[in-house]
Amino acid sequence: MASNSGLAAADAPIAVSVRNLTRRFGEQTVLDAVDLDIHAGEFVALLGRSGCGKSTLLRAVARLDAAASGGGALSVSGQSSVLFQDSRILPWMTVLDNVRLGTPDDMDAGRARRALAGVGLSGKESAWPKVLSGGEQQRVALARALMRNPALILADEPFSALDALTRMRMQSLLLEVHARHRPAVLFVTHDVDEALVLANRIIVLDAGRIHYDRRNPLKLSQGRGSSGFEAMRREILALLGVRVAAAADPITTTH
Ligand SMILES: Nc1ncnc2c1ncn2[C@@H]1O[C@H](COP(=O)(O)OP(=O)(O)OP(=O)(O)O)[C@@H](O)[C@H]1O
Repeated sequence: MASNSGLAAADAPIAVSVRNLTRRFGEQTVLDAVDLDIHAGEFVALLGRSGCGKSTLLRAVARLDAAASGGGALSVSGQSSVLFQDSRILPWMTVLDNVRLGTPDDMDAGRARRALAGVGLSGKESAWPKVLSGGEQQRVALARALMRNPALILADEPFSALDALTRMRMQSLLLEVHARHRPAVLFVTHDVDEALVLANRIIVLDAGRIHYDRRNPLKLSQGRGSSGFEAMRREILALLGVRVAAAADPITTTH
């Protein structure tokens, strides 16, 4: 898997600043005065139990949810691009036109070709989305996201519908893209291993608040299966209500 070049320096400029963000749906408070800064180049994984508000936070940062403010403040410096679980590419446009979508002029065909080459899809420019595999469709979505030169990539479980092998390839590709372009990333996932492999920093959301916020030095020095990796994995799984007693023991949940 590609390595990622270092942790974002604490003094790197702030790409996203969230202050006192609150979101209620009726009586339910999903986000409760959340504060979060993400620095340029930082790769943040956002974990939490189902329904804890991960997507709500991501949608608020993407400004897809105008009602999410609650008197708080949100600033994002530069462009942001969003990746969803489904690629959201348009079936009636070729791969190249999907990547160019929303970009202004013909010059962008060259850039779109280069973006496609950058995600390993050279030769697929004229293909229709329906002939692409799920992983290839997500590559198109990633190429399209990169066309905006985003300072921030917001990703909501973008690989969760893919088979295990394709998923590992896409994780590797995303790390390469991150090392090349250095956007800030906020990446929602249910998968603790995925978070540990990808992210410089891991956040766990619980009861509307950030419950855990730690740097992840592991991916720089130790891989999957190392003792450091396993220890941090268990610590986060316990926060999510999953207790792993010993390597060979079955997983039990506490709720
Ligand atoms: N538009 C909406 N209207 C009413 N309730 C909503 C709306 N969007 C989200 N919610 C509620 O807010 C809570 C948080 O939802 P959200 O999708 O952010 O959770 P999540 O942590 O991303 O969950 P999952 O991991 O299952 O995808 C849930 O209880 C959900 O039902």
